[in-house]
Amino acid sequence: MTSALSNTSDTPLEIAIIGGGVWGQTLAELARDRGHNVRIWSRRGTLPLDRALAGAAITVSAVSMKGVKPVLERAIATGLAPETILVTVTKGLDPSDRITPSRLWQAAFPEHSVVVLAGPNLSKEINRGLPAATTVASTNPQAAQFVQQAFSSNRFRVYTNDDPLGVELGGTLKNVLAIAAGACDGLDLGTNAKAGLLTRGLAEIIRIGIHWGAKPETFYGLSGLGDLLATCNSTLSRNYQVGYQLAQGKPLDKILRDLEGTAEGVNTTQVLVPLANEHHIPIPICSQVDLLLQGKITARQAVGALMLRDVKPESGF
Ligand SMILES: NC(=O)C1=CN([C@@H]2O[C@H](COP(=O)(O)OP(=O)(O)OC[C@H]3O[C@@H](n4cnc5c(N)ncnc54)[C@H](OP(=O)(O)O)[C@@H]3O)[C@@H](O)[C@H]2O)C=CC1
Ligand SMILES: O=C(CO)COP(=O)(O)O
Repeated sequence: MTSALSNTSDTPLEIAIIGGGVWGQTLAELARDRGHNVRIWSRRGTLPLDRALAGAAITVSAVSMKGVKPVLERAIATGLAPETILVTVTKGLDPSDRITPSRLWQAAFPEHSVVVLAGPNLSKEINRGLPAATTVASTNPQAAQFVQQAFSSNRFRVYTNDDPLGVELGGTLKNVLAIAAGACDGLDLGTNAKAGLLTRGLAEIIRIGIHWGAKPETFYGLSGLGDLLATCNSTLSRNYQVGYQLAQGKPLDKILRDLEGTAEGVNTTQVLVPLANEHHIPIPICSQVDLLLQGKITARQAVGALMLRDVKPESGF
């Protein structure tokens, strides 16, 4: 394994961040706070990719889902530092391969360790210096521990986990429910409705996760329940904002035009729902979000459809 793994937590590291969006910038600030040397590559910037990637102990991909394949192709052409650990923080599903970003990175760089970083991490709160916790997950425990050491600080508490798929799916799928939660609040349906929605929504996430081979218990951790609570209860969440505005009758294209940054839940829903249908995995809440995003129903009609489904036992996924 890499010699970089022997670094102690106090040794400054070279860290490359691909993507200069709000999350990439925030992670850069957290890393600089820990004394590391950080280089951010953005397609809009002047730093060439080869200079950003050269000699990096950690390379973080912080682009939105639509940027993953383009930057991955550039990274293949440029070549990664042989010892770098790849960290992916994108919360999305690839529309054509219908897999998570870590799988795309691992397929492109089979010799490198890939770590998924996800948790309840609204960047605007972290930028204000407020404390947050997150999870780093990998099939290589040493790589996860190395990233944990590199990013842990008094404002960012980092846990390790050995279920990267579960961690990545938790962070990705909660965005669909954040749209539903925003719609719930946009209709002013109250606390009981929101609690019911999120609890049954978590059951849908776990159902999908189990089908894909993730560990069910991962979804009760920071990247699952934790991120669900943060995103579905915060007006800072872009996905929540999409749902809230849809419930108020604003058209999706106008919402997305006016939105500051990316709402990954829109693409994730479009990829997830047909996939779940093909595999006969029932995800009624996500399916209603899909119809809402397509403009086929109103938020109020979605509520009616969910409330009047056939009654069933609560237990089991
Ligand atoms: N913001 C947050 O609080 C958190 C976000 N995330 C996840 O991190 C990811 C990034 O989020 P965030 O930074 O907020 O999003 P932003 O919309 O702020 O930034 C998106 C980033 O992706 C880049 N990008 C998009 N398309 C391409 C492309 N074709 N080629 C190269 N780069 C591209 C953008 O580059 P450019 O600047 O040049 O347009 C930009 O750097 C998302 O998957 C999000 O779900 C995870 C945790 C927290
Ligand atoms: O994933 C996030 C917080 O953990 C950010 O949520 P949004 O993308 O909905 O803003």
